[in-house]
Amino acid sequence: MRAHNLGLEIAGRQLLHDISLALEPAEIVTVIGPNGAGKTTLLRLLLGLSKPTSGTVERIPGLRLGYMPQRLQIDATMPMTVGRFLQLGIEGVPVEKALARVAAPHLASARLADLSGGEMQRVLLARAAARRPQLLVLDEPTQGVDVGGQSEVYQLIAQLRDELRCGVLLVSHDLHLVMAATDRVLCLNQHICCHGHPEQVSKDPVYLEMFGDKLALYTHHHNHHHDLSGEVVDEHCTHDHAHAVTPPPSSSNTSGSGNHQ
Ligand SMILES: Nc1ncnc2c1ncn2[C@@H]1O[C@H](COP(=O)(O)OP(=O)(O)OP(=O)(O)O)[C@@H](O)[C@H]1O
Repeated sequence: MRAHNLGLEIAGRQLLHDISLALEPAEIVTVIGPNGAGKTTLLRLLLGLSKPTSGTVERIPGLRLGYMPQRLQIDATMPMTVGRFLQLGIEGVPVEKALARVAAPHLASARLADLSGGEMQRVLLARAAARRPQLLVLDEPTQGVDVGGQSEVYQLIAQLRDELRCGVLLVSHDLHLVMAATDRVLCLNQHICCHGHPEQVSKDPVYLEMFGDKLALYTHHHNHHHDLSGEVVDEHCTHDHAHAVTPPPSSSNTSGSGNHQ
């Protein structure tokens, strides 16, 4: 999947602009960014659930997608079981196999409304993986999972990628947690601020500024900054957004200071 100069403006507000990226097969790419940065909005554009006001998304025709939304509202009175939920709208899903994949075989007959946060995330992941997608899109897959369980979820995602040989695009708030299980990181704040291998991004001044690593002393070479709502406020923002096309994982996609978008 590729995106070329995607932009989205709603009611006069530019939610996203100049997003160009390429997702390679069997690659895990993490989108990271503060609240309101446009992460979910970007996933929705890439999935074709909403239309950009500028730019284009290129998808392989017939691409099988698995999507795990950020949250699912469950009515506590709803009597549906996990097994039934996994089969909703997907013909012939082998429930046991789908749950074994996420190390939760015991949940088949549990009531959906009774699941803990961590169990629910596993079930949503099982459902997203059930169609054997070529691209798995996960919006904050560890939401509601305690810190101890979060790295387990990321390990599971890496195992799913290995089993299904699918690409994975996921949204996360915490780079340190996803570090071991991601090939590439895109740091988003309405546009792609920096990108690269997780170790590189974690040292990037833009990333450090965005995530408030107050202990890190650095010289800020960035040529723009964001206001409280995330808007770029420096009119002299001269960087070339066309370079936001992220190269394939094999090439050196360093995003050190001065190279961010
Ligand atoms: N349909 C819409 N109409 C108007 N504004 C919208 C719409 N969808 C999203 N927004 C706004 O766009 C901004 C980005 O929202 P989005 O949900 O993509 O952020 P996010 O990075 O996923 O945030 P979070 O980390 O809090 O989940 C928010 O300020 C949101 O209010």
